[in-house]
Amino acid sequence: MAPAVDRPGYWGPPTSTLDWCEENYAASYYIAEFWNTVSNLIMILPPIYGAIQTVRDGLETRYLVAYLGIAAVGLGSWCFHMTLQYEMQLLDELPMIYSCSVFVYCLFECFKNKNSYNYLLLFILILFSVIVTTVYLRLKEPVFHQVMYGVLVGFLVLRSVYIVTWVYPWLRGLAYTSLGVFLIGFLLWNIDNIFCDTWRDLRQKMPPVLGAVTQFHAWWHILTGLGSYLHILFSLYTRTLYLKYRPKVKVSTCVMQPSGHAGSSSSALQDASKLCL
Ligand SMILES: CCCCCCCC/C=C\CCCCCCCC(=O)N[C@@H](CO)[C@H](O)/C=C/CCCCCCCCCCCCC
Ligand SMILES: [Zn+2]
Repeated sequence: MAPAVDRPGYWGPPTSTLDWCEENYAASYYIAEFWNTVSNLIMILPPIYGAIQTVRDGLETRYLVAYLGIAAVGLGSWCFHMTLQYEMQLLDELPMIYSCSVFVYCLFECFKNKNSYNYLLLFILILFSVIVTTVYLRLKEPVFHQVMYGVLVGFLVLRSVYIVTWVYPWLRGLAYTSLGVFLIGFLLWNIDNIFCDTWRDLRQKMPPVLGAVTQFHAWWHILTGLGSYLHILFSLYTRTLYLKYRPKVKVSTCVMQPSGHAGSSSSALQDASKLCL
């Protein structure tokens, strides 16, 4: 880090446990990290649109919660990067855990009947969120939060790979685009953290607009926002396909006709999904 480029600003010195590579209060006296703040719009506006569409199309409430979850992360992240205050950092990081838990619920419950609830999975995910929140509030260790979030993403990746390998291979493009965009974002997040000194030196020699392109934490926001949005589309698509085309097995008792009577086999053919006991 090169603290010389950080300026004092409206919200006072940072109280957060993390201070990203972007130079503080360089673009505005009121916004600590300008690019890291405005890049959150991608996590706020498209999910709000998605939420409106979900209500309009009468889709399940869990998807509405998923969209609103990303929008909540985006709003929290906006407040955090604007102020660099600890309480705002929690508004950014804790909803990441909660919304990702909602994603996990949606993707693991996509092959269940409409209006069914898996209370055990709900309990496990709520318990996980409560434990992560409690431990994180005590530890204040960002790596703990990152690992816990990574565990949830890992479950999403495994489940997505299962779905596109064994159930709906034609959704591979959407699932892998979502994963790829997310992973490129994660790569840039690491590049921003590891080579921060280099980027800061470079930016001082670059015209401001070009320098903005090297704000890789902002790119992480954009790519993870897009990846999450595509992931909800994938989850929603999987669910819709299942509800529309799931095999309907009708169990009924059939009166077996003695052989020679025409009609018994043709009626069975007319209703191929009927299962005779
Ligand atoms: C197939 C699935 C791919 C898409 C999964 C998308 C899951 C998205 C869930 C919730 C939305 C959260 C959006 C993230 C917003 C980030 C805001 C942010 O930058 N917050 C920071 C503070 O500004 C915070 O401190 C950052 C934490 C970053 C943690 C990065 C950990 C990433 C772990 C990725 C592990 C990949 C595992 C791959 C396994 C094969
Ligand atoms: Zn951020």
